[in-house]
Amino acid sequence: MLYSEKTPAQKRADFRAALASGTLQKMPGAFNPLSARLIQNKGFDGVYISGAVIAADLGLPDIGLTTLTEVALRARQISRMTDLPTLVDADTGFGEPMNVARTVQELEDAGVSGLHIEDQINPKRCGHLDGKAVVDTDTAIKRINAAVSARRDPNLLIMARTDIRAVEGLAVAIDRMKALVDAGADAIFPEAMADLGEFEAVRTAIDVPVLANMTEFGKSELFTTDQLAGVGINLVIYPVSLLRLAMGAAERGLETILAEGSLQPEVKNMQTRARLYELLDYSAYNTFDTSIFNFQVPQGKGAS
Ligand SMILES: C[C@](O)(C(=O)O)[C@H](CC(=O)O)C(=O)O
Ligand SMILES: [Mg+2]
Repeated sequence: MLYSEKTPAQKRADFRAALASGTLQKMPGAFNPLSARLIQNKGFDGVYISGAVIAADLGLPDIGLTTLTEVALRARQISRMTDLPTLVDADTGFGEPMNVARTVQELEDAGVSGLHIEDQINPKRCGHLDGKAVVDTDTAIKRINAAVSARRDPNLLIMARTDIRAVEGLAVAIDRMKALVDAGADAIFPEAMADLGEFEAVRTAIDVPVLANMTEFGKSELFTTDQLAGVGINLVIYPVSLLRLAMGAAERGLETILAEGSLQPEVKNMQTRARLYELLDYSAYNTFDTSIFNFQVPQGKGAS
């Protein structure tokens, strides 16, 4: 109840061990702290905190408008509600290398287990859209150097993301990934890979853990966890998926009110009050005050 039972340091050590285990780590994106609890409850390995989701949640497109303060707040709110490791999207690090250093310390203080810094120019855009541009290798390296030397907990995972594949092709992308690993990156996020063979080529060329981004409506096909594990990928994220699912359901619900005059036909698709309370660990709050949890699962109509 209340917050995670594990300290950020424990979760970072867990994350390191999990990435070294050789088992594919499945990390869906939480669109809020409650959905992080659902991800944990369902038995996933970790929680991803997506920049695209934080922006969308604020009603903004993912074009570098969100601030470090907003991202750090959301990262803290989500990380403290789960015992699972969290990986947060730090975009380009919010500026020059010195800004990257401050970003790392803010996110470390927010309790995340890892973060990724990408090599797009500022302002960045979604990695699966056309027309993006990347910085030169020297600037990309400076960002990673700054990130690595800024962390105080050596277990905080610094992941380098490169968006260069969509701009200059796979061979150049692999060269850049090697340079980023040499600069101290603990893991690599190769953005917008065209097919499974490209993931495999990256896996073969790179010595650190590799992430696969299974975002829908993007440039990569949605490979199964078996396919990704089969080519040695260490970590898969479903960054915006839960938000898309929830918003799809919300849209259908709103349309049902307009069409039917009631949400009754949709109640069967809703998370029940009992299930919500279970996720909130509502009954455990009685440890403080035995009068707090007086909820009984309603019989019959069920929706009260
Ligand atoms: C992973 C990502 O950086 C994110 O912010 O979640 C996005 C996801 C998306 O826009 O689909 C990205 O791939 O750039
Ligand atoms: Mg992003």
